[in-house]
Amino acid sequence: MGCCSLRADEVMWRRARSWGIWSPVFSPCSSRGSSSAGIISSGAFTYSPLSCSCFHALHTCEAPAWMSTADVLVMTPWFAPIIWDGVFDSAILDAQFESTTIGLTVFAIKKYVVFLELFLQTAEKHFMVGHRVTYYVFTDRPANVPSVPLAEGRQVVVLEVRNYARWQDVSMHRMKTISNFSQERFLREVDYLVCVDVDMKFSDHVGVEILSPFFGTLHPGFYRAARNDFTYERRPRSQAYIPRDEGDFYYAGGFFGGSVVEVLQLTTACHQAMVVNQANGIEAVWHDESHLNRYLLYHKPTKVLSPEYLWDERMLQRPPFLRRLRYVAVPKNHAEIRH
Ligand SMILES: CC(=O)N[C@H]1[C@@H](OP(=O)(O)OP(=O)(O)OC[C@H]2O[C@@H](n3ccc(=O)[nH]c3=O)[C@H](O)[C@@H]2O)O[C@H](CO)[C@H](O)[C@@H]1O
Ligand SMILES: [Mn+2]
Repeated sequence: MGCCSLRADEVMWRRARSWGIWSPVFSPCSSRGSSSAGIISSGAFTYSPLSCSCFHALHTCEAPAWMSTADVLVMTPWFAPIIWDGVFDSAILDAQFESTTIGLTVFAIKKYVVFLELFLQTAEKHFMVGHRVTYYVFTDRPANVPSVPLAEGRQVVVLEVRNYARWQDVSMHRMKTISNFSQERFLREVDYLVCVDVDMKFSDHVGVEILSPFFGTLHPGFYRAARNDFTYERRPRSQAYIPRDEGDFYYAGGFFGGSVVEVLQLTTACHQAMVVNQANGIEAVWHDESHLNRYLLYHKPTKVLSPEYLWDERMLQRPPFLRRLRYVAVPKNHAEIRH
């Protein structure tokens, strides 16, 4: 790798030793064509490890021992922070968000109620500890919602909703339900909404560092992938369509959020797009996740969560730079649980 002129499409991020935090630097080194070797590649933007020899004057070459092979992207090209372990100080943030109330929406329809107990128990251990939290549990089986001991300032609100025969419809209708309830009560009751899958458990700290007007999470299966390999909806007649030459990241359907107003706009737009698709007899390849990805492309998030916040230990090998696994998939038998 030789030194060359600075390229705006090759942004590198290094730990600035003197500040003890992650800072962005532009790399004067080119490593074109290595998008899949980089820690994160996002289409036009390629991020990859760089040669230290180019950086002796900046004192930023030395990667911490835990990042022996590579660095990670800590800011998007539109200057939204990407949240990894080490980029935030919980003590400062906890004080800033002291009077904040957070709503956590989760759907447990039909057999998925079995996930609720572990979900709630682990959320009590790791999710927004010390803050005011309302769990909004949407279910068609209210009698099956387990009673889990809650810390002070936290409550479970059970909201009865209808089910659908197909799991895809259950998943997609979450957008409509969150939109409706945002208008009806979330706007009045909480400051932020965090919207997640239920077939998961919290296994490490998930705190106010995730809060921002509008945030999405890098899908753990695609954070290293080239844009062309993202599983966006590729059919132009679908409302979730993303052309091949567009796209920043591939975001996961199972973890997004923001202020109630932003989540209301997102969920309303995604639901409307799904209604149009249905009228046209087309269903996006990854359902609500496809629509979420399109929305996030044209409404850039103000914060992006790293795959620390959404991981699947059975599907993926954990890379060394992933120091914490904060919210992880609970193994499930798809055929059994969805029918
Ligand atoms: C971790 C992650 O990014 N997951 C996304 C992924 O699917 P997954 O394979 O993780 O989908 P899934 O089976 O978890 O279904 C999504 C969610 O819908 C709810 N549910 C589903 C079926 C049911 O019978 N009862 C029920 O309550 C439940 O909250 C579940 O977590 O892609 C889906 C669309 O294809 C959604 O975008 C998911 O958010
Ligand atoms: Mn899931």
